[in-house]
Amino acid sequence: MKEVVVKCPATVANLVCGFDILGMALKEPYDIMKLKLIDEPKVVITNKDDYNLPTEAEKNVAGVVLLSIMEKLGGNIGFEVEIEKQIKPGSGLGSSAASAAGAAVAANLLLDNRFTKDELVQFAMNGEKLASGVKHADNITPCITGGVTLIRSIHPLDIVPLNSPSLFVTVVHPQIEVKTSDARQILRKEVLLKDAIKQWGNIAGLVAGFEKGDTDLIGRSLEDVIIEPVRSILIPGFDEIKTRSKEAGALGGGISGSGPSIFMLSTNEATAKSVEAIMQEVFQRLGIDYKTYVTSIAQEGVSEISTK
Ligand SMILES: Nc1ncnc2c1ncn2[C@@H]1O[C@H](COP(=O)(O)OP(=O)(O)OP(=O)(O)O)[C@@H](O)[C@H]1O
Ligand SMILES: N[C@@H](CCO)C(=O)O
Repeated sequence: MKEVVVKCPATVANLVCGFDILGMALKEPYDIMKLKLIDEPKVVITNKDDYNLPTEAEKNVAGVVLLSIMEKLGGNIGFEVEIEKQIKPGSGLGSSAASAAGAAVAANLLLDNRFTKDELVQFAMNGEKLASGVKHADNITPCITGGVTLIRSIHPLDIVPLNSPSLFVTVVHPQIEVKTSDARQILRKEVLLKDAIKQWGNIAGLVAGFEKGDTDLIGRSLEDVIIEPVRSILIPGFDEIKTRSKEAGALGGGISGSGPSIFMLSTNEATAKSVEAIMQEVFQRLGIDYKTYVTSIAQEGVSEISTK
């Protein structure tokens, strides 16, 4: 096999209370990537969309991931990469992770699956370091494995796949860019013990809720007393959307990744669509362009579309 095309899903990191440790994959939107193995030690990137992302390997997350794989392997191998993005960079929907994870998984397919899932996560985290300044795996891991995942630790890497009940996910992506690196810089570096107690109660509740399939417990645990109060000020309409979505029957939700996208979980499609209507109404009123998705949790991560 010399060429592979893969589909790379969007992801929701943090899942409200689990900053840097929880994430889930979505069925929509997704990027498409084509990778070709070449016998020269270089990475050639072509963009097939209008986002104008850098084509220098060292400045594109896919390139950085592939360079780290080449460094590990040595020898005369390289890659030609085509990236077709649906997931807008700076959306909070794991755009950078889709390229990083997609590059790692596609390269592994071209290299006869010589790396483990954990090794792919390690390679892909180099891409997140470029995009956000920090290695974190809460987008990368669900993007590679699908489903809902807990990253108990990245040093050493300890990934815990969680059960995911069939829930509907409504997402609104206001068309403003919030860079993860900026959204991390505004966070306070210290946390009050009383807030930490609330937060770890919620994280434990959320994990237990997923494992037991207890949707009420999931809803009660979707609360973030540390990150959301700081970041939500960057997102117009956030409080109104959250309050009205819950009144309409959503379990709860919050900022997707570092924002500006907002996600809400619902147990049925009718509620998920009512939530979408609320999101549309709010952003229309605010005069801000937006895109909405009514989707669900993807059980599959980066997946092969075709090989040659
Ligand atoms: N292949 C790529 N895909 C997406 N972004 C890239 C890529 N290569 C470089 N970048 C840069 O990474 C930044 C986008 O990453 P960032 O983490 O800020 O957004 P995101 O991945 O949509 O958000 P989040 O991680 O919160 O879901 C932009 O500055 C963009 O130029
Ligand atoms: N956990 C990361 C996800 C965004 O990439 C953050 O919230 O900064």
